[in-house]
Amino acid sequence: MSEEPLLSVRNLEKHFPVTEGLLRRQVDTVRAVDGISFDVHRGEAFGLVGESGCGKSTTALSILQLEEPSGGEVLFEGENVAELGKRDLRRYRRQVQLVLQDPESAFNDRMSIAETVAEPLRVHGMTDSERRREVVEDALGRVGLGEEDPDSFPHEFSGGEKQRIAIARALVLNPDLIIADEPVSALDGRTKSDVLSLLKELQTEFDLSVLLISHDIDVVRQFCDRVAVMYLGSLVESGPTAEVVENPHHPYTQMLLGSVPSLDPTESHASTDLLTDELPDAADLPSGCQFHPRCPAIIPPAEVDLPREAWLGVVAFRLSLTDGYGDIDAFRRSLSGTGDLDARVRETFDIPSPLPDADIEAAVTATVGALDEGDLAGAGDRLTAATESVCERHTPELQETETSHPVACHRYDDDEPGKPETEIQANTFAR
Ligand SMILES: Nc1ncnc2c1ncn2[C@@H]1O[C@H](COP(=O)(O)OP(=O)(O)OP(=O)(O)O)[C@@H](O)[C@H]1O
Repeated sequence: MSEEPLLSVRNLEKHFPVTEGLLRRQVDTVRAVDGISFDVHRGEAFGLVGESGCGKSTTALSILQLEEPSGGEVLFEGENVAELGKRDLRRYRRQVQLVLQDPESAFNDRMSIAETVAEPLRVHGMTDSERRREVVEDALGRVGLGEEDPDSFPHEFSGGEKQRIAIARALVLNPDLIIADEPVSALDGRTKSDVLSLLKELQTEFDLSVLLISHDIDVVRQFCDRVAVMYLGSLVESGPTAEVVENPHHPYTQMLLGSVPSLDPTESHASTDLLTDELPDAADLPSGCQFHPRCPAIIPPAEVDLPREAWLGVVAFRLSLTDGYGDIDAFRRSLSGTGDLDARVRETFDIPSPLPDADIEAAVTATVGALDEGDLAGAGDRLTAATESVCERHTPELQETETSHPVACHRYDDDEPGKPETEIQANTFAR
């Protein structure tokens, strides 16, 4: 691996305005990419993984300058791509090719596959049609379609074959970097692994770098040397893929791994014991660690003395008050069980009665009292005062620890005052 990265993404930001009304007044901002940094080296396969909506595609488009970044820099071979003149930008767009999940978006039904694959050559100035044909036939052969008639049309091909055609099209310009955005997520089982193996072969043969974007950590695990895990516009963990996958630190990474179905059908699927499955609104991101409203490892204040399950029950109760319901009736309707309000709250959120920590017990009782009086906001505030976590107050930085790859989680923050005395199990999810 060479010293200078081929691609260097530095504090990249892309924010979209949310507008309203005829005058398109800006009412909010979606921080789709919110200050991420990573390098891709020559010949390396680098993975960007995260749930749908976390900003992966916007990152790809911003790298290619197809979206104008709101902040930060993209350096390619050491050059800031935002400062490239027209001609250098064309060269850059030859060197970096995009392969998308849906290859058909790049195809025109009226163009044969030879024309489809040749198009970038034509656009980039190869005027000799015979030469173009040679390059196209060579590229189709390399992606395993050498036997096919180059004059047939894309609709005559299967999904996997179309993705091969898209890869051939990306290859003809002899790129240094391929950005593959969900290249196999529309494909099933066998075809998926065939296309991944093909990409791997081509990567090795041409010493290509690949930035592979996927929601599926298993795809990244198979393909990438290094990985960065993205959540709501930020990176939460990064490192060599084997290390991150074997020893995931961030509860979000653990969740992604937990959601990979086991290859052994006799093993039960891992549970992902999240506080909630809901992804927050991208225009209204949580404070502190953005994963905290879902995180089963959320850190209690040092003075809270509760067993883990009871602590999580209290947190889930509070978050449901502050984030979940517009009015008290909606909150009441959401509760399960029978009996008075206190009993229903405790049953719904699995909060023992009484809690072993007298202060938290008093806070829960007072909160239920406020709810009984119809004061939803006051109830939320009361419980927040007693249970607010460091994870809500401070945004953790992505930083290397003495013993591990970089992770943005307060549980790995040595001088964090809110860090509990007892070590919380690093791997929260069963795998
Ligand atoms: N042009 C746009 N205007 C406003 N918001 C946008 C725009 N493009 C993306 N977003 C928002 O930015 C966030 C990140 O979207 P993005 O498509 O980058 O995520 P992703 O991780 O690639 O997900 P997916 O795989 O579903 O595309 C989402 O909340 C999305 O709604």
